[in-house]
Amino acid sequence: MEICVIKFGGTSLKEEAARNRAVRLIRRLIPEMKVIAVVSAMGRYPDPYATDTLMSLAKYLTPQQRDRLVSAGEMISTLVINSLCRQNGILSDTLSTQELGIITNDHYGEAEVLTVTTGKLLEKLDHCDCLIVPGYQGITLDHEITTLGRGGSDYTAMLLAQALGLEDVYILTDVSGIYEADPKQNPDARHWDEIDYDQMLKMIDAGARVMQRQSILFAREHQLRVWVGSSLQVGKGTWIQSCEDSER
Ligand SMILES: Nc1ncnc2c1ncn2[C@@H]1O[C@H](COP(=O)(O)OP(=O)(O)O)[C@@H](O)[C@H]1O
Ligand SMILES: N[C@@H](CC(=O)OP(=O)(O)O)C(=O)O
Repeated sequence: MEICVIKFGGTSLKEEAARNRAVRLIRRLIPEMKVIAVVSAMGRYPDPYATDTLMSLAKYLTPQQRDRLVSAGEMISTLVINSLCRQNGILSDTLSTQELGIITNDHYGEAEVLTVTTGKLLEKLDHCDCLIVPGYQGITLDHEITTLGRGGSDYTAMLLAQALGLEDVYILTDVSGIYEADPKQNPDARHWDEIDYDQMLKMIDAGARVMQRQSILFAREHQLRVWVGSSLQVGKGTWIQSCEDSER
């Protein structure tokens, strides 16, 4: 059966209504495919389990301890969404950070990925329809939790999609894709139906924090097509892909 990787950003999981919408979306996909849902920490500061909230709770930690603390936001999200899926009759399961298969070096806060293995993921996916996994994190060869840089759940989604041999990955956020400027600040900003990886990188360098830079570099290297759209309002989105794909 077809597998798809969908990432839900923190903004898409902030309120209960948003989390319910995410679960309804998963339920609609399930007859057609197995879903791997990569989740970010719920909401933004000062929401209780958001990444910046967790960071603000304890400032005198070693980098290793800080990664252990902030990675918990994604783990809480994973379990909350799993519970909501089960409540809605979806056969779902979760992966822990250790089961995720993302092995990194020990550059805490901005770890570099060494390898991705999908053995445990595929084993669990075999027994469920939707696997909920924590974004933004991996483990070192010594089993210490690391994080992949801010916005790193985008990267998690791409790493898993690539390791599974998929061509596309879906990033769900709170806006309907990529615009020439932040649509929340500029309501008249032009929407892109598609955009080249290099154009996206230029926008990120100019301050557009909609996608993590490292994830776009990875997508470009592996020619992964990235769809960005809203989980709050189904409809238009943006394909981030190579120029050749755009011309097809
Ligand atoms: N050029 C742009 N196009 C679309 N969104 C943008 C752009 N620049 C900034 N943004 C902002 O990026 C936000 C989504 O990114 P982010 O806050 O990281 O969401 P998520 O929690 O889903 O990862 C949008 O709410 C939007 O305000
Ligand atoms: N929660 C992490 C990772 C992430 O990707 O978050 P989001 O998908 O909400 O941007 C962060 O805030 O950096």
